Amino acid sequence: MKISDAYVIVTSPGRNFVTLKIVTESGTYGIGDATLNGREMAVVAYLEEHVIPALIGRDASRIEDIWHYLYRGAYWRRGPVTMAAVSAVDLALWDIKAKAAGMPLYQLLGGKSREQVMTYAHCTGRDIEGCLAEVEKHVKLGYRAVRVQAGVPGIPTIYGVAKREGERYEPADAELPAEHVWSTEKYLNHVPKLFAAVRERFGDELHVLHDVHHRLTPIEAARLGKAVEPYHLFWLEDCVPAENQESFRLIRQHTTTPLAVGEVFNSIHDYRELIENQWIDYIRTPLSHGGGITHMRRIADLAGLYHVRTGFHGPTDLSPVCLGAAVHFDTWVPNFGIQEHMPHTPETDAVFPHDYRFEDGHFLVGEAPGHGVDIDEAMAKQHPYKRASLPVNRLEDGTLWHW
Ligand SMILES: O=C(O)C(=O)C[C@H](O)[C@H](O)CO
Ligand SMILES: [Mg+2]
Repeated sequence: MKISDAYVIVTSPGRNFVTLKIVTESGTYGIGDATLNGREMAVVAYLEEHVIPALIGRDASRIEDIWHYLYRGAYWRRGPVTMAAVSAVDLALWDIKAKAAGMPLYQLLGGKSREQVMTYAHCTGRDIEGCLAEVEKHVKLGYRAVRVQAGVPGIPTIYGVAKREGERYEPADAELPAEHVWSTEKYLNHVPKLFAAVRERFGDELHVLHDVHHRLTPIEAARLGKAVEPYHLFWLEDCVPAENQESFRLIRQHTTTPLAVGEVFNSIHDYRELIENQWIDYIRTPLSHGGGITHMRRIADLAGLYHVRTGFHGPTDLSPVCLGAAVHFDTWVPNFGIQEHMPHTPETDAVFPHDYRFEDGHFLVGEAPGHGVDIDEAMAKQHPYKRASLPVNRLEDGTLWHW
């Protein structure tokens, strides 16, 4: 199982994706997702200059040793660029191991804990009515859970809401960062009305989620959590920037609204206090940023001890490779909560043939050996990389804020 070749494929079928392919002497290969939205080429350089040369000749079956070689061995631990690269290697190696065993990945992890994986859809509107129309559409498609985001009067652009009604929302929408404006007071005064309208129109059973996208201070997040308790959200996501894990102590003291966090985390150490103090309810880190299967299952196991469940990030800026591996992980992991589902474009799906299926609001895992996702390299070449950046936020007085 010696690694004989490894290379990076950058493609942009509607948006940028970075894929690592690792080939063994026997010809069995595996692929991993190394996409880091808006910072793609930094991961490409990391892989090409520092990781790939050190992989050639290693035994692909020694996943654990290679993980620690790349993590501890780099001396410079953690960080999104390093961990995206480590994750891509890890996902490709698990793909190879499962293919060599002739098993779908979920079998290698320990087998099925469930038959299907509940997902949540993005429902966004320029105003509350527009958002309700999207919820209606997604409920008809079979979704049991929806993330609702609506425009706020007086704020011209807002996270999660497409520029024009009916258009797909892609945050990295300009070559250099677009500048958005943010007003906490306008948002806090408006957003509870959205949940009230959703509950009034759709009743109590639908799971309702919301992403604050890191914009509040702890006391503001506590105010929001309390205000929305009557609408019993499934979760409130990223209500504060989470570098300071202690922030969640304050929020938790004030509200019973469940809290999700971690789409920008990449290590168990980002979570340790949050989980051990039971300040959060869901972990969000995707496999392609959190060190792959090897590290994410350690985080999920720690979380399980404290009744914390998984709710993996699943926007379009993670490739179908990450999503496919996530469907296997979600099918196995005992403390599964929910999986985010933001459908890829048909062009993306064509570049990445896959065997996971979506039916009636759920993902169904495939039975092909490995994680079940491949890349059509010839088609990938037809979509060259285009620089794209995430926006920045400024308060109304011009102060740079969290986006
Ligand atoms: O899907 C979500 O919850 C997000 O917050 C999506 C992020 O804005 C996106 O992945 C940034 O690249
Ligand atoms: Mg989010």
